[in-house]
Amino acid sequence: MAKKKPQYSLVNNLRWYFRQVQRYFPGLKWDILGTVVVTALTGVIGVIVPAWLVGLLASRAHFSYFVEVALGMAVALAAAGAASTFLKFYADAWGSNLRAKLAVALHQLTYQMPYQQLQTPHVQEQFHQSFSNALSWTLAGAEAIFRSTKGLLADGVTLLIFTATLSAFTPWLFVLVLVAAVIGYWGLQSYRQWYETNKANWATQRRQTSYLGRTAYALENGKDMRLYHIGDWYQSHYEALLQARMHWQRADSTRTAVAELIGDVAGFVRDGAAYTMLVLAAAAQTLSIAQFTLLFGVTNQFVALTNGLLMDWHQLQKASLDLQELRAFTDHQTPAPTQPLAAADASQLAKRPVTIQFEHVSYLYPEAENPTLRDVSFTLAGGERLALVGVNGAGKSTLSKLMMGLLDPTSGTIRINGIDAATLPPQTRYALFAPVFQESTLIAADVAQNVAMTAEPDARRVQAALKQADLTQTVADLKQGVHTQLTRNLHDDGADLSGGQAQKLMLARALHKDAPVLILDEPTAALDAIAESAVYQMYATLTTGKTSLFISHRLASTRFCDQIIFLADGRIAEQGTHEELLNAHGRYAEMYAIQSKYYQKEVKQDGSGQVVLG
Ligand SMILES: Nc1ncnc2c1ncn2[C@@H]1O[C@H](COP(=O)(O)OP(=O)(O)OP(=O)(O)O)[C@@H](O)[C@H]1O
Repeated sequence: MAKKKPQYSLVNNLRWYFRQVQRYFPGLKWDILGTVVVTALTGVIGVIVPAWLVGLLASRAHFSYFVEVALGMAVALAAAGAASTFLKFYADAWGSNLRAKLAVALHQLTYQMPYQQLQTPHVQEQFHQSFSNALSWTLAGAEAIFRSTKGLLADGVTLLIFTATLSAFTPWLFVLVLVAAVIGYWGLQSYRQWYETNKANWATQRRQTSYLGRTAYALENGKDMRLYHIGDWYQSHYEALLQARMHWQRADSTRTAVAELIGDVAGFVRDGAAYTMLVLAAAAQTLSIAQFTLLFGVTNQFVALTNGLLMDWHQLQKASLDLQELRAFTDHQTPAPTQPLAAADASQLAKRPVTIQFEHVSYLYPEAENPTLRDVSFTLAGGERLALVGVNGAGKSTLSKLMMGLLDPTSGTIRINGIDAATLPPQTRYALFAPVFQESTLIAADVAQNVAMTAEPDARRVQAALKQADLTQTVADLKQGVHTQLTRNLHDDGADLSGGQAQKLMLARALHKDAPVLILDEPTAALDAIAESAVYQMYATLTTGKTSLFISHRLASTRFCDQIIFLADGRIAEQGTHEELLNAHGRYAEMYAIQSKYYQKEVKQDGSGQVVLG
């Protein structure tokens, strides 16, 4: 496969990373500087002082002076060691915390970017790869870049000091070490090229394994594990993935080993030649014993530092590769702030009840082949209750998301009180709607906070919303009433709600928001028949003074609405009141007849006492 050119160069990634350091932990750069100084000092002391001591011994210096130098070296090395440990702990902790901060920033970005953009499959894949390659563990890009930069600078500065010594005394040794380093670098570079073309597989496997691992051990799947043998399904997928992962791991290890082996062979030749030459020079007395000791130490350090430098450089380049997706994801444009509304538009928008118009609206999901909605036009007049019905997948939820501004029409216009909704700032638009979605999203907070979605709820308003959603008694029965924590994710004694209770709580949340447009997307799907009937009866009261959209599969419930739209294949197939649609004898009437047949069957008992349908 052709080598893909990285989008962000190493220098660009380093500049970006150190901007993040400056933003979150500016102290980290002093830590890096300290590490560089301490590493260089340790290296220099460790090489120069032994040579000095050997020189003192050879010149028969005074014993007490010899001891002073030796003690001084021991103390200096111990102090440098302690400083190095101290700096390392701080730096590593900061490096990890910075990675965590970047992960939080990544998640915040997902809230800020348009919902529609987040629905795009390639953006979702980029998000997963950003997390997997750059943020998921200590050696992922966003932490590896810091560790390798620190190592590279520390080894680099020390190496410069030794280069001066080595090239002055024995240039041939210097050249030898450099040639070996170039060969080692070539080996590692060939590994990196392979890694770059294959790393996407790695991230995909990691995401899939993590999904299977998480769900296979999720306690809430216990029922399906037992009754549908879902455990076998997990097991077989998990094992297949582990096999694939082992295959990749083996390929990765083999490539790494070959790359390192090339460097090792070059190193072996280098060491053999260097030490032989040094010993021969000492034997021929071209070098004094102190010079021999110094050069021996410098060569050792030089070799170790060159190897370290090479490895750090390799890790740095790899970290830079691992940052590509994160950089690309964070560079997604968050929408430019929209202009504040003109005074005339603001007062128009403030009118109640709110009127909504769809004008020839079509919608094609990003990367989908066919439009989900086609040329949809209707008016939801202020204070009106509109029911949206149709078979599964007809586009009902999509239409409601377009209305709220979560999705933008591919073509056509949505007007709110006559104003083109595309010109409204997102927060202004979201404030107009209080939705109850199909799925409940309880947060790990107390009941009142779940209703008000704020840290300090107004008790009176919370109670009013709970009462309207018929939850007063259920909440009163909880151990600490409205202060009972929900879910056990953060609180060990958190309460669990049933599906229906959770759905009622979502209704209370929407009512508490008190927005001018109420959107109920199958709000009764999880409710029992009595609760469902209560919601229908309450519906008239709940929506008084508001405009509302009601999505339901129970056609009996749509009778309470002023207008019904029957969606089929993304188009408005039928539109009118309940009676008008029944009289039209179309698909709505057909669906209604099928549903009502089951409700209206007469229940009788036969002679044997068995219950039979009439
Ligand atoms: N994020 C998405 N990307 C691509 N297609 C999508 C996406 N979300 C929904 N769709 C498709 O759009 C179509 C309409 O989905 P939608 O959820 O609006 O239907 P619905 O009428 O609300 O269905 P239901 O009655 O089952 O809730 C479906 O074919 C669905 O697969």
